[in-house]
Amino acid sequence: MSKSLNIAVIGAGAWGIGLACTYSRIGNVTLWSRSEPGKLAETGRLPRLPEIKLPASINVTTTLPREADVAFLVVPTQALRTISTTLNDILPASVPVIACCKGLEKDTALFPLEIMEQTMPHHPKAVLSGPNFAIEVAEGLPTAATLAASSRLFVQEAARKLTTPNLRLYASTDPIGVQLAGAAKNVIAIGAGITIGANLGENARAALITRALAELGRLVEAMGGQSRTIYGLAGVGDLILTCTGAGSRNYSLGVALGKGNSLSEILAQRSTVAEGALSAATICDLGPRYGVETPIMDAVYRLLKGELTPEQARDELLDRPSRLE
Ligand SMILES: NC(=O)C1=CN([C@@H]2O[C@H](COP(=O)(O)OP(=O)(O)OC[C@H]3O[C@@H](n4cnc5c(N)ncnc54)[C@H](O)[C@@H]3O)[C@@H](O)[C@H]2O)C=CC1
Ligand SMILES: O=C(CO)COP(=O)(O)O
Repeated sequence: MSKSLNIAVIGAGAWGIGLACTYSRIGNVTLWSRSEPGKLAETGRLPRLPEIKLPASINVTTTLPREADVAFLVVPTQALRTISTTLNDILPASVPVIACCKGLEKDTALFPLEIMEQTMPHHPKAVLSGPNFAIEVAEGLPTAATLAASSRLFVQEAARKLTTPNLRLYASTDPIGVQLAGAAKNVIAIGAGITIGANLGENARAALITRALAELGRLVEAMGGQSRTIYGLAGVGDLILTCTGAGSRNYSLGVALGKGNSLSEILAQRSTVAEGALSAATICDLGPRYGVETPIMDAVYRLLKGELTPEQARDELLDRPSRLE
């Protein structure tokens, strides 16, 4: 691919920085930051990923771009509607837009692509999801992810063009499965963290991950997605990473909850997003709506609300009726 590809990355959080770094290897990157980029000129670093010295070729700006060959939207899910509405007014409709957040909008229960169907109706669009810690992508370590859109032709071409030397993209035509997996794995990772924080053991964590995967597969099918998506990068891949990786904010939030801290105490000490804490209520509404039992995600949500202790959740889950695996 020629280096003349102009790539806009909207959002200078950890994941925006990670994507900007990898895309600077195949294109000219403009990275939009909502606030003035701090001491960037002196240090070459941005506050959300201070370990990373930004390649000098990346243009960091607080002005939203008016043109690009592709734009990655990398803000938290709850901020996507506002920013994509603004972008729709200034970015030509021919520019493909890629949603990079993982979660559901709280008020509407919509996935990122569904939000953008409303706010950027005429742009070609896809969603990016997978086992992708921002810092590793920024460091150039090998990574793979799924790019999903309903149009096979579009997504295959986009995955080919947007693969970088360290970020290999696989195309999928199941945006529902990919987005549900991306949203749910954050909640499940909180549950995995709780089992470790509360000293329930590694057996318990492995059982939780595996049974949550089954829960997720049933929900994906009920929602019109493909259960095999759950066994791909956006599903089991991201679950493995976030349920075991200490670098996960959702997992570490779970560990702190398991140790007995309340959600409000934990959130008061953090400035970055843990999407699972924001999406849990909305995800747990999906089960009853689609007629699928989601006992593990429900237990995590009740723990987040302070309605259950880890021990009570353990007892409830172990006490469920016996069934075929
Ligand atoms: N950090 C990671 O390793 C990965 C994160 N993600 C997903 O990417 C999304 C963003 O995560 P991070 O970049 O890690 O979060 P972050 O907390 O590091 O940064 C979020 C960025 O969005 C900006 N922002 C927040 N509210 C905004 C608003 N109302 N309008 C405009 N900008 C706003 C913030 O200023 C900040 O720059 C999340 O959905 C997360 O699940 C996905 C893959 C990897
Ligand atoms: O989505 C991620 C890795 O794929 C990042 O996980 P956390 O948001 O839990 O840090």
